[in-house]
Amino acid sequence: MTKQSVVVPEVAVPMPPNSAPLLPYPPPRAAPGVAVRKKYLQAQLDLGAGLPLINGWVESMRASSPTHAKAAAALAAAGAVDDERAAWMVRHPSALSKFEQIVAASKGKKIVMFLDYDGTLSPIVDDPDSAFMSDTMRRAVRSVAKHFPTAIVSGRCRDKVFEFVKLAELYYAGSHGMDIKGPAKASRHNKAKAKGVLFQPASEFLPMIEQVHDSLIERTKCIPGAKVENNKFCVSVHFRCVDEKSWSTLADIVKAELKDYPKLKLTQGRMVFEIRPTIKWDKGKALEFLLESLGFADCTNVLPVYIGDDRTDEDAFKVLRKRGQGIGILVSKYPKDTNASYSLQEPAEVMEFLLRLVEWERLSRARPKW
Ligand SMILES: O=P(O)(O)OC[C@H]1O[C@H](O[C@H]2O[C@H](CO)[C@@H](O)[C@H](O)[C@H]2O)[C@H](O)[C@@H](O)[C@@H]1O
Repeated sequence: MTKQSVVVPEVAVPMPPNSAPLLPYPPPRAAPGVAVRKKYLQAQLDLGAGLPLINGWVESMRASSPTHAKAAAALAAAGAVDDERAAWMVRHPSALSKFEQIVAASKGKKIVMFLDYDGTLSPIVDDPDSAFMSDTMRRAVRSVAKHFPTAIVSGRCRDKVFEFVKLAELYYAGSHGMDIKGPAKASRHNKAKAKGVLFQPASEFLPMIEQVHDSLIERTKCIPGAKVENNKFCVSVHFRCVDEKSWSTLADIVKAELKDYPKLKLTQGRMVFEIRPTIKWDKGKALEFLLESLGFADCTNVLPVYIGDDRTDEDAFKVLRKRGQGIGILVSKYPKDTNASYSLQEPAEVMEFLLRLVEWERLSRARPKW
């Protein structure tokens, strides 16, 4: 495979050793700084920072005592965050400002679009059951799917994400890619082979996941605000609405539950613990599987574009880097180590990017080919 189709911004992006967020550690402490520290902690957890932070940072926040000097340090750290962000934007420029560069890379290639759901197509909200997508976003995704094969790749249960998106012409990969299904409705991209696709590499884990889900519902009842979500091949335990004093207790409950299940592993997303089978399957593998199903297995004339906001999306960004092919776009307002090349700040920018892509494709079709 040629490496020519890899798309990176003009400035080389170093491969990060891991996906730890970049906000300063430890967070600033103290009086006026308490709000700042709280914001950092929230941002870190929202970015899906690792489990040790839950135990370490919560304790350090509690231990902080207000002093004048510490408040000054907090404000200085806030300035450092701005510098950090500017430097990060150079390495991961906005996909909107580099739009021409991105579409130039697609010359002679078929764009295949991969979209994460929460935090990418819908804004993050407190109640996971109310993470609705706007009608305007739905129209944008529908238009994109008219021009390019399009897949939704989500940590959610496939049926649930379909209920939100409601577009039958798309591919859906639910449960972090462990539940893949082709479009229910024909479109000009659906080859018969791809349309019939259904792949569930973790089916043997279904009973185990059910058990863990039921047990965690019981065990977390004592923690107000905790929410356990059954995502079919994985379980999410949300702590967004849990008082921070109880975060460690909740983490301990989840870890204790997993002691009985060595074939399950624990990862962390945006204010959520994710329990998943230990199989080597993730959003990156799902992306490769879908490209293959679409007939682009070893092709150089394809340009996968993946847009996502969460740590689990990093698996897909990594695959694009490894293939030397495609465009990874991270949705984030904060600097964060990522394998994506470009960034967008929030779902509203994702929509703008999708609409621009549709318009560009429409115009390039209309353009005479001499
Ligand atoms: O892969 P995704 O589509 O991004 O799904 C990842 C998780 O998204 C949902 O949780 C997140 O969004 C919620 C609604 O905005 C928010 O309340 C929560 O704090 C976020 O973590 C979903 O509920 C999870 O099951 C998914 O695993």
